Amino acid sequence: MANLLIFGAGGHGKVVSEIALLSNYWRNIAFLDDRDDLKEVLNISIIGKLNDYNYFKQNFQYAFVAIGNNKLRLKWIELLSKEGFIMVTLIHPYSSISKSSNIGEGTVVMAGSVINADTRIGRGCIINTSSSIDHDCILKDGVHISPGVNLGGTVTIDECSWAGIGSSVINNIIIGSNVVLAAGAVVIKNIPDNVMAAGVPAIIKKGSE
Ligand SMILES: CC(=O)SCCNC(=O)CCNC(=O)[C@H](O)C(C)(C)COP(=O)(O)OP(=O)(O)OC[C@H]1O[C@@H](n2cnc3c(N)ncnc32)[C@H](O)[C@@H]1OP(=O)(O)O
Repeated sequence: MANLLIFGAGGHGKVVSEIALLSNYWRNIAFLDDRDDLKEVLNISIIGKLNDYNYFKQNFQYAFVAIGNNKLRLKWIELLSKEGFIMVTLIHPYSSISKSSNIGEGTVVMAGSVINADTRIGRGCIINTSSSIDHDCILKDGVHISPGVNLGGTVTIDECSWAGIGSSVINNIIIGSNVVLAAGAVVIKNIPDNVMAAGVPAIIKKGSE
């Protein structure tokens, strides 16, 4: 048994901690968070600020970054890996994950999610509640798939993009990096980097092609 340090005790951190607890693997779980007004969340202690990680290295070999902002999450994962923490992958037991798929370190897969054959998911991704990622998809590092998102087969999503709640992407689509898909968007054409797309069918609302 080992100890797990979770970086970030907000709403996302809460859900992450409950997934970690379900595995019965961890002897001790604690949070680091920058809020001053909180001492514990769901009976799990907040033992310091994010930048205090050095004090806890000896007791906590394993870490998970539960920060919602995609770029910030990846930055912390990179830093903590360099500092010698082992970044864990957390999988909810009520998710369905193909044996032929691959999931990167520092990624969480939440309850009710389905990941199908030959899909590749990078580091530090969030596969949120009840989302489905079909066969042969590629999700690069730092992607967030919000609750209720459905991706068809062979969809590629580049680094740090965020698919908003309930959005859908038809098969064989390529979505660039740092893209925001608004809640409920239905994507039927490729989307370039650095834009926000919304609507049914989705059109670019911010940024340009
Ligand atoms: C467990 C969890 O909670 S995980 C988190 C789940 N949360 C989400 O998924 C939230 C998703 N967020 C959204 O959809 C938001 O509307 C955002 C992020 C897209 C808003 O982005 P912003 O850049 O702030 O866009 P802004 O609000 O300025 O709107 C820009 C335009 O897009 C439109 N727009 C924004 N969101 C949507 C939407 N979901 N559907 C259709 N149009 C939309 C606006 O009406 C506006 O249109 P207009 O220019 O024609 O007036």
